[in-house]
This record gives sequence, C-alpha cells and structure tokens, in this order.
Amino acid sequence: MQGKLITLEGIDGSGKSTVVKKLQENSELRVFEPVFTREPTRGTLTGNAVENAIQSNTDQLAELFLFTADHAEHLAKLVKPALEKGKTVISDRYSDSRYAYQGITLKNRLENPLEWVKYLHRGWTVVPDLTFLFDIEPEIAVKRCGKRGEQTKFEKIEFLRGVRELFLGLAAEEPERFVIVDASGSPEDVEKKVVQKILDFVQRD
Ligand SMILES: Nc1ncnc2c1ncn2[C@@H]1O[C@H](COP(=O)(O)OP(=O)(O)OP(=O)(O)O)[C@@H](O)[C@H]1O
Ligand SMILES: Cc1cn([C@H]2C[C@H](O)[C@@H](COP(=O)(O)O)O2)c(=O)[nH]c1=O
Repeated sequence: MQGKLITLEGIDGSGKSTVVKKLQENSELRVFEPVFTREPTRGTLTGNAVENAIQSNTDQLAELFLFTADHAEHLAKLVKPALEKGKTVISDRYSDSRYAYQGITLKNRLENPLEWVKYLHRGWTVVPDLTFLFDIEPEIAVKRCGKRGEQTKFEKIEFLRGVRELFLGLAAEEPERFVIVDASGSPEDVEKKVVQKILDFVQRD
C-alpha cells in the first residue's frame, strides 16, 4: 500500500523546523517510523546549488529551476522510494514553498508566476496528502529569525507578507489538503495540534 506524504509549509520563522525536531522525538509518531525530510535538501548536489543560490544574487528564474531540480532529485532518491515502501513521509517544506516564494520573486518577470510554477510541476510531481500551513504575522516571524542569527534575502517583512498571502490562497483552493495552524503559540501548543492531526490522519485508513 502506497505511503502518505505530509508536508509542513509557512514563511521563514513560522516554527516548522522547531516542530519537526519535536515530531522526530515524539513517541506516538515513532510507532509509524515516518521518514523525515526537507526542501531544499541538504548534502546533495542540487541542495548545495540551492544553498549557494540563496546566499548570492542569483537570477530569480535560475533560482526557480535550481529549487525545482532539487525537488526532482528529492522525489527520485527519497520521496517516491519511501512512499512505494508504504512509509509515511514528512517533509519540512515542499512544492507549495516554490509556488508561494517564487510566485513572489518572479512577479515582475512572468504574467502569472504562481500558475506558471504550478504548471512546471504538472505531470511529474507528487502532490502531498496532507499539508500543515504554519500561519503567522510576518512581523513576529522576522523577529524570531532575527534571534537566530544571519538573515537571508527572503527574511524581509514585505516579501513575506506576499508569500503568506499566496500560501493562504493555496490553502483556500485545496481545503481538503491543507490544515492551517496558528503558529504564534508556543512550540508545545503547535506540536500538540500537529501530532494529533497526523495521528488521526495516518490511523484513518
Ligand atoms: N512557537 C515559537 N515561539 C517562539 N519562538 C519560536 C517558536 N518556534 C520557533 N521559534 C524560534 O524561531 C526561530 C525560527 O524557528 P524555526 O527555525 O523553527 O522556523 P522555520 O519555520 O523552520 O524557519 P525557516 O523556514 O526560515 O527555516 C528559531 O530561533 C526558533 O527557536
Ligand atoms: C523549498 C523552497 C524554499 N524556498 C526558500 C524558503 C526559505 O527562505 C529558504 C530555505 O528554506 P529553509 O526552510 O530556511 O531551509 O528557501 C524557496 O524560495 N523556494 C522553495 O521551493
């Protein structure tokens, strides 16, 4: 039986990675031996190329193709093999980040960047079964990012305001796939909401 793909999305500083670390230590989830992963990937040719692109003044269209190449490698080498073995895969960021972030970075390059980026994925990507959208005010998120050290070009309030709106629009288009989580609470509160929903979802079938 095909495994389930669960993704966590949200603007920088919304607390996804903090909750993922808690999910990895959660004894109730450990029973399902989920495969934890992320985009951009780490320690891969494509992930390293993306990391370099983020740190430099890369052309936004080139950056989109690098993120998308990383997604293709991620699908081929990790996501699809795990799902085919019936594993539950939990990814910290996935394609909805590309739609939301590059939907903004490319807004002056393409007529309808969000739709074009979605089209780029059509026919070969794997659509998640369940996506948690960590929703938070960009002002709070950027303040959190500030506490953890150097900031990337994406961690700017006005930019993240646009990204947040695109994320919320994606969730409104697919209410059966998205669970919007108020990410302004404590890590423990957010983790509790996410864990319960995952348990309900994985045990449902
Ligand atoms: N619920 C929370 N309340 C207060 N601070 C938090 C909360 N969750 C995470 N943080 C802090 O905010 C910062 C960003 O958290 P984290 O890295 O988990 O966010 P993220 O969504 O994964 O960000 P990015 O997408 O940029 O990696 C960290 O310093 C973390 O300790
Ligand atoms: C997958 C993906 C990510 N991004 C952006 C979002 C973040 O600002 C950075 C790195 O992500 P991390 O969670 O902080 O490691 O990259 C993007 O613009 N497009 C994407 O497809």
